[in-house]
Amino acid sequence: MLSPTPSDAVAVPEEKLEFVSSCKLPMPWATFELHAFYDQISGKEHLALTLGDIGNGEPVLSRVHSECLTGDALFSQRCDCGAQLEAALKKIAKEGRGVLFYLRQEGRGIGLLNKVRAYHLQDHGADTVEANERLGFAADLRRYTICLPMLEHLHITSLRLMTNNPRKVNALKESGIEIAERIPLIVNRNPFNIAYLGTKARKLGHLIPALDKAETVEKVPPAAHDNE
Ligand SMILES: Nc1nc2c(ncn2[C@@H]2O[C@H](COP(=O)(O)OP(=O)(O)OP(=O)(O)O)[C@@H](O)[C@H]2O)c(=O)[nH]1
Ligand SMILES: [Zn+2]
Repeated sequence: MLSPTPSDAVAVPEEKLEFVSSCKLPMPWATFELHAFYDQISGKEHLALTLGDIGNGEPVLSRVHSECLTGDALFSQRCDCGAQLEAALKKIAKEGRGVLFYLRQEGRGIGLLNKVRAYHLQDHGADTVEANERLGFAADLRRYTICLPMLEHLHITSLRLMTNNPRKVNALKESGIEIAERIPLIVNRNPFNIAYLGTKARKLGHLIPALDKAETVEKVPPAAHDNE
């Protein structure tokens, strides 16, 4: 298990992940290696997709992606998740080296059914943070320490992380992981998610440049109900 440096005051929760197996996964852009892990605490399965020589000590181009079934698998335009997943995999394939962690913490950790409940509230005017709070959840319940045993298994010590979320960067740093670089991942800005992205920038601190504030009052345009 990677541990924080002695100067870090933050307590890092102990994660219990068991490596299960790995296999080749041919994708449209490259053939990745898929590594499967079982999370003994949550009972979830987490995945790491790797390409190239990632264990040689050089910082690794990486994406820590939280599950979004609606965006990743069902093409939802409410968020930017599916486009970020594809863009990250393409970037890794282009470099020929990198890792994508696919963490099964759907809906920022509240689960798929509660995310649909939150979307229902958003259809009726709440923003993404208010909806979580009305359901009795914090805005973001994710744990990035899940990555620690996977990083150790893969012999990765330093990341070039593709994200717009400074909380993710800080949480990983506080876990003792070196973040050599943050690489912005700005994709799929569309009429259905522009306000949602605005809320992420205003309330969750995401670094999403050049959002027009006037457009970013979160309301799903009526057509989104037909389209999703
Ligand atoms: N509760 C809730 N979860 C959402 C909503 N929209 C997306 N998600 C979940 O949010 C997670 C993705 O987090 P984001 O906040 O979009 O982005 P991030 O991973 O923090 O930051 P990036 O690295 O820049 O993508 C996934 O688990 C999605 O299922 C929403 O409106 N409500
Ligand atoms: Zn999403």
